[in-house]
Amino acid sequence: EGMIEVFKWKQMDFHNRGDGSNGPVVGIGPVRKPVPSEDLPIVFPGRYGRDRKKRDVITSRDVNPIGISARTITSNDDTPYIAYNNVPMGATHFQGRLFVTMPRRRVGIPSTLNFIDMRREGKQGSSPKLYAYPDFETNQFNHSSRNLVSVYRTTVDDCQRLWFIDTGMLEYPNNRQQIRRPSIWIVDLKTDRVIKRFDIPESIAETGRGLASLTIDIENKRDCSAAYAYIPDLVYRRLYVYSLAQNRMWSFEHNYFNFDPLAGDLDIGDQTFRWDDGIFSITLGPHQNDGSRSVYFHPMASNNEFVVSNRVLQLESNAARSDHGNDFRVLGSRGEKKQSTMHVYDPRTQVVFYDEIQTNGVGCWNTKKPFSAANHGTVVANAREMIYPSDLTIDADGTIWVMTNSMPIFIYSTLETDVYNFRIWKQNVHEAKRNTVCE
Ligand SMILES: O=C1C=C2C[C@@H](C(=O)O)NC2=CC1=O
Repeated sequence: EGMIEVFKWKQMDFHNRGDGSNGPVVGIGPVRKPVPSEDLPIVFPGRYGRDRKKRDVITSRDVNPIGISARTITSNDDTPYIAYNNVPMGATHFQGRLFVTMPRRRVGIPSTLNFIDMRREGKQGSSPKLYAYPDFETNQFNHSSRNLVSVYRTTVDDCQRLWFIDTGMLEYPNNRQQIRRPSIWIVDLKTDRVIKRFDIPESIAETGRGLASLTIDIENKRDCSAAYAYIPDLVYRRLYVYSLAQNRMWSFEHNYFNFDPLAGDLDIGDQTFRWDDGIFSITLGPHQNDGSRSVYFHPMASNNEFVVSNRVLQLESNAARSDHGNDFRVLGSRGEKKQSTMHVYDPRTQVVFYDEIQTNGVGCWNTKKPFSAANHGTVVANAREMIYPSDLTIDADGTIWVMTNSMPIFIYSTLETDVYNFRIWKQNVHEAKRNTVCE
């Protein structure tokens, strides 16, 4: 039971800060230059920027929260590395590389997609520096319209591909700039080559701000082209489906994607605030006899869990329905103060593991038992060291990885730079459920 602390940082640092301050980049040999596929559209910055007339979605977080010190928003945009501004968000492990994302919510972030080389810098309890992925240049949004702008979370599919969404947005406080179309990227982890990039049409998502995660559904590993990506949009409260085979995307709307107004009051890291984040995380159950899978989902500002069949999502014509009948179902409430960012179903234990942001820990539900508050267990709760679990992923070996990043303190107060603000935890799925109701 419990989780094992793997890394901890007071502030994040990079092998290449982009300012030459840390000398020549001691790389692990040149990561192969990604060859973008030919159908990459050229996107001209500014075309989707301020000149668009659409009313922006105004939420509680648009007003600069009281007390935010101006020091974190420097005027000179071209400072490549400002340690304080680097707040990590996502953690995904694959064969000795731990991918860590750094969404660009402030200036001074050298690279938004990174990894830790576990073989060379995996010493437990250390604070390893990050390598840019797939390389430093691809992370320089101001060098080319083909480069990465801002990535929140990543996921690895059954075909050893890394998927993620570039929001295309510089999310600076009170100065959000959509400088590129948001786009879905696929990188082949055997070659580190970008094998696909799909620009999300404006007809689907006006901006990329709410595209903080995605989940990949593959019918069977023998046909890696038959993949669907399910993408929750926490701002516009929609569920997008991208079919790789058809290279098309469609959008579902449903009341269950909305946040619960009675569950928006949060108290995390001594900060009390109100969020209105809608549908946030999607995870897939096992293939059932008819080949279909349950798609579990929840809004972040909510205690409830919902489910829909992947067959419903995979049929584009369903997206246009004004009424979805009983296709989307409510499973119930996990209990009070059980708001969750990311969750993942583990096929080995048939347990769903949740990041829980008010209990500062990880919860669980054994899907073989009825969905009820009583059947939701606690793997760990640690208000001192696990403030704001922002990501939870499970790798091919059945190891759970959790990132905790103190995000509410960064947003509503000021991080202390002499304490450990960011940590990555791990635990084997069987160990994690031991001595809990999820056993
Ligand atoms: O974990 C996340 C939390 C939030 C809050 C909201 C914001 O902009 O403050 N957007 C988020 C995205 C996340 O990934």
